[in-house]
Amino acid sequence: MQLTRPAPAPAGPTTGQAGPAVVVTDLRRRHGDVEAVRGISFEVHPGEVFALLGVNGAGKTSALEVLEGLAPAAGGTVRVLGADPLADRAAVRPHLGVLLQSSGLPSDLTVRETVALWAATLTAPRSVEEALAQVGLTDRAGLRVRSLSGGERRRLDLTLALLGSPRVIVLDEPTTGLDPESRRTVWTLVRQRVADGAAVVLTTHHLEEAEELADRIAVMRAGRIVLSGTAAEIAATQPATVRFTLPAGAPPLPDVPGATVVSAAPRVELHTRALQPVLVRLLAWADAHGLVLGGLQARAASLEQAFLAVADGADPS
Ligand SMILES: Nc1ncnc2c1ncn2[C@@H]1O[C@H](COP(=O)(O)OP(=O)(O)OP(=O)(O)O)[C@@H](O)[C@H]1O
Repeated sequence: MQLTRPAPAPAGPTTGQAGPAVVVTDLRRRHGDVEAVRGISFEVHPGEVFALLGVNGAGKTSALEVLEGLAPAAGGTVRVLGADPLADRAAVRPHLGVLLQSSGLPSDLTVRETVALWAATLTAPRSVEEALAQVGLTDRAGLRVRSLSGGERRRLDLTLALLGSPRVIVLDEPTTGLDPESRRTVWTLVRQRVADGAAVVLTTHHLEEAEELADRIAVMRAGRIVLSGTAAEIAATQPATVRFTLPAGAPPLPDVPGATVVSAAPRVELHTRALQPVLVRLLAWADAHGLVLGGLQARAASLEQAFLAVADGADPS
């Protein structure tokens, strides 16, 4: 059998859609003495959304800034479309849409002027009017940026990030401060870009946003990724919960293999990683004794439970 070496990575952004659009390998980032990112790795493919979750200070923005070409890595490598976003910034920039956590837009320009000015810097911008309509800012187009509400400003930021139809989109807390309707507008816009083949990396503190948008999720804690997978895979790291109330005079609960009793009769709570066999055993026992398990609930763990179990606390190492 003949072994072949993989082809060397191209120096500039690759044009094809094969392979990952973003490759982060053992990335480290420092702010002086603070080691904000301590060796994280992940890949994002075209047509995929990857969400970085973590409590305040976990290192999400510090990692994204390296992807955005705004800061050097202290170790490891980041490749966006096969190129280094800092060293090859001029080549990567036209294909990269960035939404920073807080933007610094000139407040004296109108919304339309701002979008038009930004469009003038792009190789193939979308139409200004169409872009404003998509985020519901058409009737605000003549207002100065400083007059916009926080949510309107965020939607303007997103318009600018998506204006050049970028192949890689980095969104740092895209919907913070948005009302539920505006949040859904943002989700729709992101999904459209993903359907067109864009790769998206985002951070969010809204777990339902990660569940709605992300194909894969990584939870960061103290600069490291401590959990990753689909929302369902991450949720499945925690046990399911079974709750019910036993009627007065019921016999003692039987031993249920695979279940831990967290709260005893009469208001019983069990935790289990084998929900179906535990339910079968419980219901058979209740049936045999002619018992009704009052208010019976069986619930798989949520992404939020898994997040809360791992996200907080000090450096896990
Ligand atoms: N310019 C800086 N100088 C010194 N320390 C910094 C700087 N920027 C960030 N840090 C520190 O690096 C760590 C990671 O911060 P970072 O902003 O990346 O976290 P985050 O996960 O994005 O948090 P948040 O959810 O609050 O945005 C924190 O301890 C923070 O205080």
